[in-house]
Amino acid sequence: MGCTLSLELHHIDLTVNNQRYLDNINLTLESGAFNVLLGRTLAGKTSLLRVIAGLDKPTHGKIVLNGEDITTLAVQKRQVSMVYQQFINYPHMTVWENIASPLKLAKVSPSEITRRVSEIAELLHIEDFLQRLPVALSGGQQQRCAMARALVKDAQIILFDEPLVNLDYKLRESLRFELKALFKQRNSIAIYATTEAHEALALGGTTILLHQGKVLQSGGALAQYYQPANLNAADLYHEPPMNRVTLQVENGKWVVPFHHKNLVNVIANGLADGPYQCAIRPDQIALTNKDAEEIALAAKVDLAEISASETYLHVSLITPGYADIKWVVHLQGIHNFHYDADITLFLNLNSIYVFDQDGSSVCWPESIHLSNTQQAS
Ligand SMILES: Nc1ncnc2c1ncn2[C@@H]1O[C@H](COP(=O)(O)OP(=O)(O)OP(=O)(O)O)[C@@H](O)[C@H]1O
Repeated sequence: MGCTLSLELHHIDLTVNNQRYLDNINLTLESGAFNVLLGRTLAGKTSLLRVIAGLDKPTHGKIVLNGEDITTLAVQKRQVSMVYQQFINYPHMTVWENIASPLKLAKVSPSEITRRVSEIAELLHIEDFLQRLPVALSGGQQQRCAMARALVKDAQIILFDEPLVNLDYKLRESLRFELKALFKQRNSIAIYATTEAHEALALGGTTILLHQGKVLQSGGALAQYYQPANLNAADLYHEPPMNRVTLQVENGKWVVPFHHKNLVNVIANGLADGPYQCAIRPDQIALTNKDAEEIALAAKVDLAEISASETYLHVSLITPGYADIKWVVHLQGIHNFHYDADITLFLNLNSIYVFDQDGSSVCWPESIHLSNTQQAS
């Protein structure tokens, strides 16, 4: 493998009709691992990929590839390939011709084309279908063909725009695994856009969290999951979102309705007086008391939503002062509850995340210890 490639984005803005779609994006990405762009729909993922590809010009900012400013370089002159969520292949060409087409355009010699098409087809397990038309392939094979065409060029930057979204679960898993392995051996900068946190967690590498055209956080996915920089970053990793409650610190102590606990030594230690947004993951709430340190909250059931072997319990808190706050509890296994049933929620104070009123993280649960390699950035 050659030397590491680097792509730098400096202060990238994209504004169309006075609407800002990308807002001061600053990033440095390198070859050798997957870079994942994680954001909800309309976060600006495709817009950012298009700017990197040269399909759209940024309104402001600079793009530097291996030290060279490519901001105004035409798309045809960029060393970039893109894979879209729709399986885009030329329907009248065989799989072989589809994969070979970018090499023919680049005037690569016929013997080299044969070698490279065979090599990439083998890597993506489509070597037995090379003489078929795309229509005679399954969805997974069609997407492999589109990927092979993007990879065969050996471009320095390869952009994936939610490439597995139209495939079934099993296929997505195996293709994701293959892509990850493939990029360990290639000297290209891969950027993979997705709305799904579990893809970021599975792909590893650097994850860039995008929200309303802004980068919220960039670093390891696991670190972001445990140590989100803010509430929006935390929400990207949680579906349903974290449960929230606003609590007040007065004279260094939490003012809470949880009658039997003084929380000061657990999470209010050192916090300035004022209101905080506290959040707890839906899977960190139990219906049975496991530990004497847990606090109990009275609630009523609004809905028990059963999904495969899990239950999402939608509840309303009925603790005085916090009545009508809606939470979701994620339980393993199938649990049946009647509407309006009285239940008690148990939560461990060590599982609570604290954010300020603007949503920036103030402190993460004390129970979280990350290794040095997974520190959040
Ligand atoms: N050149 C442009 N002209 C008009 N609107 C644009 C342009 N570029 C981006 N947008 C707008 O930017 C917003 C962000 O869209 P974008 O497709 O980048 O989001 P996304 O994160 O990729 O979403 P999805 O996951 O749904 O694909 C959209 O409202 C889109 O219409």
